[in-house]
Amino acid sequence: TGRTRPERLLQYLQKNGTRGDANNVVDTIDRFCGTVEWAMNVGGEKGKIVDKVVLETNPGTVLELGTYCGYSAVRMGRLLAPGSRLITLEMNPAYAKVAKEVIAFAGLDKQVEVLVGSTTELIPQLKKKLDIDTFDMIFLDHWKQSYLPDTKLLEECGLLRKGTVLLADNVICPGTPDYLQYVRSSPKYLSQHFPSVLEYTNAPDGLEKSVYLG
Ligand SMILES: O=C(NCc1cccc(CNc2ccc3[nH]ncc3c2)c1)c1cc(-c2ccc(F)cc2)cc(O)c1O
Ligand SMILES: [Mg+2]
Repeated sequence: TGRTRPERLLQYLQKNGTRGDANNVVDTIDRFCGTVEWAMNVGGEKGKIVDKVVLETNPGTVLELGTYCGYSAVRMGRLLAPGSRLITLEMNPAYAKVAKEVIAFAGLDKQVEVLVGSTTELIPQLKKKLDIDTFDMIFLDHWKQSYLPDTKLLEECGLLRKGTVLLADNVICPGTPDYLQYVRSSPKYLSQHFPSVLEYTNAPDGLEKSVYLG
């Protein structure tokens, strides 16, 4: 009876998943998307690269742009040290509602906070709203044409520090050409490409990791 794909994904999780087990939540969502219906989660292949970057960075504060159903928030949140925080921005209220339930199901509602609104509206408010000065890591996964303007907004709002890691999904498919050109040519970033595949398919995609040099 789930009218939307996110609702069907949540129902599948509630029926087939193990409450409080974040690893099981990741695997259960991947099984839904691999066997029932495709959804735009970062997925298992690119997800392994996200895991590696999170474990190497060991971030105390993470900002995610684009929550969708909360898959990547759970994937990253499950690897954070106690006391670390992940803030995720979602402008679609229906997505945010499902994501909050997925995150709570995984038992991560203390570490992960979903804010409903657009990046342009919320990013300038983050310092005031949260007692966070800068972020250790940013995960970009929202509208692809917003990656570049929002990266510049994050710079302007002083939310990046020397060493902040930006990790961007879908830089090949659907593609973020202007963002790639910027982070690869700007002296303010050190970029590295991780080739992979589009979630639940064998189409080429990739992640771009860019360290802010200040
Ligand atoms: O487009 C994508 N994701 C972004 C997105 C898309 C729709 C709605 C939202 C609503 N959320 C939202 C929006 C704007 C916002 N501003 N501030 C917060 C905020 C939040 C977000 C995407 C597409 C594909 C894909 C599709 C089809 C295909 F064939 C190949 C690949 C694969 C992905 O992994 C993707 O990530
Ligand atoms: Mg994506």
